[in-house]
Amino acid sequence: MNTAVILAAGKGTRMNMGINKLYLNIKGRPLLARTLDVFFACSSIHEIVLVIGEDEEELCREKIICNMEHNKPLKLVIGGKERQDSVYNGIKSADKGSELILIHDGARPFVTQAMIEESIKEAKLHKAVAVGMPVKDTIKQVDGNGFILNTPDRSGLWIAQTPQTFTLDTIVQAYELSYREKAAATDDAMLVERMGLRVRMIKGSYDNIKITTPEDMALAEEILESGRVGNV
Ligand SMILES: Nc1ccn([C@@H]2O[C@H](COP(=O)(O)OP(=O)(O)OP(=O)(O)O)[C@@H](O)[C@H]2O)c(=O)n1
Ligand SMILES: C[C@](O)(CO)[C@H](O)COP(=O)(O)O
Repeated sequence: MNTAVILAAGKGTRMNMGINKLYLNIKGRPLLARTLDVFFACSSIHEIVLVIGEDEEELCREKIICNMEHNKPLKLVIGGKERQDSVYNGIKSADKGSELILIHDGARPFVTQAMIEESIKEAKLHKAVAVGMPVKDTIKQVDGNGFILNTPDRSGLWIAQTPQTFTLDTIVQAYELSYREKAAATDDAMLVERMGLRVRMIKGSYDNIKITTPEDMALAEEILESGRVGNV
């Protein structure tokens, strides 16, 4: 069985709306509901662990869960201070019989079933898979004084997205090690890479954006209106 850990316990600070951005509507439907729609529709996902904010259970049940058909087990878990803590809380709650754990930002509503299925297929082969896209811009590393330190060769650079998918034992080991060694990470693949394991990268989509700042809400509406994604 495969478990999806969906992250929804952030504060949405950069959205600057004073609320958790996942409960904002995009064309009349909450961002988080749109993300969950895709995982509920995917027959290769057998369990969903939804990681929510400490004081947001009532909001989540009223605004999201009560308005959704859920055709598979759904567990609500309280997140932590950092994204990493929320992921770990979610992983610990996953069914111990899970073969794969798919970790996905609730703030990425334009994930597709195809990305999920491809991630599962590749994770069965490689134990660790991240979704992403080749960068389109030149990337600069800049020092603390605002001067360019270096320009990495663009040909090998990708932006990491989610889902990021791992065998249960791989991601549990990675997280337990990260806490023992107090290793910080902005994504989950980093923690597996630091164990010296190879992580497969597969293509997601340039539409698989993380809704982070106000500009992203307008972009999300455009993506929905385009019909490219967003209809599960
Ligand atoms: N402690 C945290 C922090 C983040 N997230 C989730 O991880 C995803 C990616 O995080 P991000 O886009 O940074 O969301 P926020 O942390 O809410 O945004 P900000 O950094 O602007 O506060 C989001 O779905 C967010 O809800 C989480 O579950 N727990
Ligand atoms: C996991 C991630 O979405 C990959 O790009 C990103 O690192 C999350 O960063 P955030 O600051 O927690 O949004």
